[in-house]
Amino acid sequence: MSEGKFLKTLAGTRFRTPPIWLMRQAGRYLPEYRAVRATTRSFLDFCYTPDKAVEVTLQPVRRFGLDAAIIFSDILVVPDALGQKVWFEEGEGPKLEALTDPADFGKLTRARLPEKLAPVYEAIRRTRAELPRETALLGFAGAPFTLACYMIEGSGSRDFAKVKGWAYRHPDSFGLLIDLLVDAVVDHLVNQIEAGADAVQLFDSWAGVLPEEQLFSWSLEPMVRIAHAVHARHPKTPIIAFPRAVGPATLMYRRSDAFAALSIDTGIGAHWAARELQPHICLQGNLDPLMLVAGGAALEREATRILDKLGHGPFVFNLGHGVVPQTPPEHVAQLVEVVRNWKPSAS
Ligand SMILES: Cc1c2[nH]c(c1CCC(=O)O)Cc1[nH]c(c(CCC(=O)O)c1C)Cc1[nH]c(c(CCC(=O)O)c1C)Cc1[nH]c(c(C)c1CCC(=O)O)C2
Repeated sequence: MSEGKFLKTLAGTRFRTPPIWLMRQAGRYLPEYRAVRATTRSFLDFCYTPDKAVEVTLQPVRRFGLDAAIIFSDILVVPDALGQKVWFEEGEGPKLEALTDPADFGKLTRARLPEKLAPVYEAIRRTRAELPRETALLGFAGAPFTLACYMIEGSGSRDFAKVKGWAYRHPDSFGLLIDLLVDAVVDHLVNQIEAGADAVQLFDSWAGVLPEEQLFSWSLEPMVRIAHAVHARHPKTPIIAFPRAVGPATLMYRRSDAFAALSIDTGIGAHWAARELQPHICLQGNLDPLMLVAGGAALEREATRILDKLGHGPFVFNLGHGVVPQTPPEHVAQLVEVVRNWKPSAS
């Protein structure tokens, strides 16, 4: 069990400077990641090889001394474990054998999830044993709506026409898929916590494509149900929600009965967030990943601006979305230094 700055911040303790970790901190921008990645062709096989998953999870912590590690895996291991065909094409991102008919749901089952995802839990067990005590280990899952997007579109999408067509025309049948995903995500998060994850994050990367009413039904409500079910088993484990690109509707997610923190994307103004969200809930975010690519004075100025607005309240420094492959690793080291050397003003 980690007792460091990250977990204490989520529990309400304030430090002179906030803890920092970065979404997608393990990845192609690191030469040591590319070296391990090159030893396995299939990305899912790579995720399911504990030795390799442990190694790449630890790499950014070793290099930058971050306050948290996130287990190396992917949100699409859940559809894979439910029995849907998932593969990754070089340079094209994820592909799935798309669900085209409600009858397709019948083929999906949670029965084999624990054995199928056992390598992920094994990697968590081993990573926790190797990490310094003060470094937290995060587990994660995709939120049901984002998983449903990939499962129905069969890949990433520009317009989400298939998933929206289904959800708007046949909300009852879409609800059954969401219910199945709520249960599968609860299983996966509980298993990760029992393997040693200190906290978990729910990624709703595509929440921002939904109108308000559907955002409530298909994003917020399933995430709250997941949080309550996980807390019924593990009441003390913090859950971070990341409803990406939902703008002012982020107000709906400041639910401290469910989430320990809200991860905010770059589109959320830090000033607004400090006033409207932070008095209710710990925030995490929200540096533009492209600022990390730019580096130098621009990076220092923008990171300091975010710290000046949000660093006085409960806050975890992070990006607004994941680290991109073209990021120079030295800029991550620079960012960690800027955050650790930040001087809070008296206000
Ligand atoms: C939507 C989503 C996915 N995966 C994830 C999300 C939610 C966050 C977000 O919005 O980005 C989450 C994810 N994916 C990965 C992690 C590992 C942990 C970490 O953050 O360091 C995490 C937390 C590894 C990965 N997952 C993937 C890679 C790159 C593949 C490789 O290294 O060969 C990594 C490091 C593949 C992946 N996986 C996914 C996509 C769209 C892609 C292709 C895009 C790309 O290539 O960058 C689905």
